[in-house]
Amino acid sequence: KKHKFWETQPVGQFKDIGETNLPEGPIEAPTPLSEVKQEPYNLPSPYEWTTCDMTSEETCNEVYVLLKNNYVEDDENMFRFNYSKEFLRWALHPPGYYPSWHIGVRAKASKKLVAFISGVPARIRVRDEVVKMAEINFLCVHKKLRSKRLAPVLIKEVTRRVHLENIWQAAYTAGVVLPTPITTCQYWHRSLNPKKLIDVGFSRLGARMTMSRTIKLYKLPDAPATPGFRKMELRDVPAVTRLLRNYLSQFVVAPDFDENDVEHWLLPTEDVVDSFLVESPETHEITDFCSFYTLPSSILGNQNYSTLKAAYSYYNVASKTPLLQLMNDALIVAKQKDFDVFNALDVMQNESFLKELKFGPGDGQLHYYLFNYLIRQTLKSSELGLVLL
Ligand SMILES: CCCCCCCCCCCCCC(=O)CSCCNC(=O)CCNC(=O)[C@H](O)C(C)(C)COP(=O)(O)OP(=O)(O)OC[C@H]1O[C@@H](n2cnc3c(N)ncnc32)[C@H](O)[C@@H]1OP(=O)(O)O
Ligand SMILES: CCOC(=O)c1cnc2ccc(OC)cc2c1SCCC#N
Repeated sequence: KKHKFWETQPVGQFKDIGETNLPEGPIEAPTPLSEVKQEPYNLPSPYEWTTCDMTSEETCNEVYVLLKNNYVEDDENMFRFNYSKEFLRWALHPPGYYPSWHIGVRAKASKKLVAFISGVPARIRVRDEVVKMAEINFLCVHKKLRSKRLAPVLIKEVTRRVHLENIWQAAYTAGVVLPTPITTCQYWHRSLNPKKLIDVGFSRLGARMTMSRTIKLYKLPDAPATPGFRKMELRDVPAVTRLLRNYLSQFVVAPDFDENDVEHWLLPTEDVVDSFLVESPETHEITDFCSFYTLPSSILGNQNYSTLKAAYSYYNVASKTPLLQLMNDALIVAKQKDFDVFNALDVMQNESFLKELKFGPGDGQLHYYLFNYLIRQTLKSSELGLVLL
């Protein structure tokens, strides 16, 4: 078997691709809580489970350092994600979160944190079914402990703890192909600081292009163009929730956000998430919304730079303003905030602005997965209305 672990799990299996008469929905029925394994899975003897209290500065820092040194790198090992501590606290503490789903592994002798996996609860709509799910993220095994089959143990343990809360489905993404993606997305990148991206070796000077000509090509105005474009505030939560729920209803898979979710995920949080809206100067109606999150990366092996400041497109709704203009305003404020690059996936309606706003396609793909929920046919990325951090 190619996937010795994943072929044992309730996920779509490669051998079933094309089987269109399989029923869509849960693969396995819930088990009675009394039948869920009460004790944690066994770890190799030098290691022990720990629950990471992210409200503790010390523990949050341990998770931050583990991820900073051992989390995802691009294929050319040019970058490694460097999620900040405030970002991790934001990502792991949505409404209704379970502390027990923030799972670490320590070496018994040194007490060093050597692995981590997390889950947060989310209501995800699949077509017209709203399903309570766990969003799984930040799976990380220290570089020195790779290829020891620790990941399957971490995955089984988070599954067990999610089951104990009577939740039977999950959503997750990965850069690697596993059984079986519900869709595969493409990353796109819009240079905001082309000189830095060329200096680090990510971008190259175009043929017959000078550096000054390249800087000019990516230049943006100093201020947003849309009248009424402003930062989102707490008082905007009800209107933004209405706008976003209506917009997301068109996608096959999307979060079922309520006002509490919108307040957590979309209210501006410095150095974590920025969100803006358009309030009509005449009617004061809120007609459009855009947002992006802050995810820096360590630049590996470069003398002159250590950190890439990257903005990632989050949720955007254009109901009156053209999406192209709204996203150009997002680029303008991201440049004002000194981001080096603005990244976006080709999900939702993003394809409609990517090329025109000078995004270039990345060479990385992002695969989306559901656990214990079968989707009859692979979705187009434009049918996906879910952005995972
Ligand atoms: C109802 C609730 C359900 C909740 C749970 C839902 C499911 C949640 C699933 C998790 C979602 C996470 C989402 C997320 O966090 C976002 S994706 C980011 C994952 N993290 C990284 O890439 C960080 C750097 N890499 C590492 O730390 C290690 O390489 C990891 C830990 C990735 C694998 O450690 P390792 O030392 O390199 O490998 P072994 O321990 O020897 O294990 C090998 C087995 O692990 C399978 N593998 C490899 N990468 C994977 C990945 N990214 N997802 C799932 N499975 C992955 C692999 O296919 C093989 O299984 P197979 O033999 O069957 O092929
Ligand atoms: C300049 C464009 O590339 C990135 O922003 C970037 C930054 N850090 C990463 C760390 C790990 C990594 O592993 C896949 C990729 C990157 C990428 S490209 C894919 C993310 C996007 N957009």
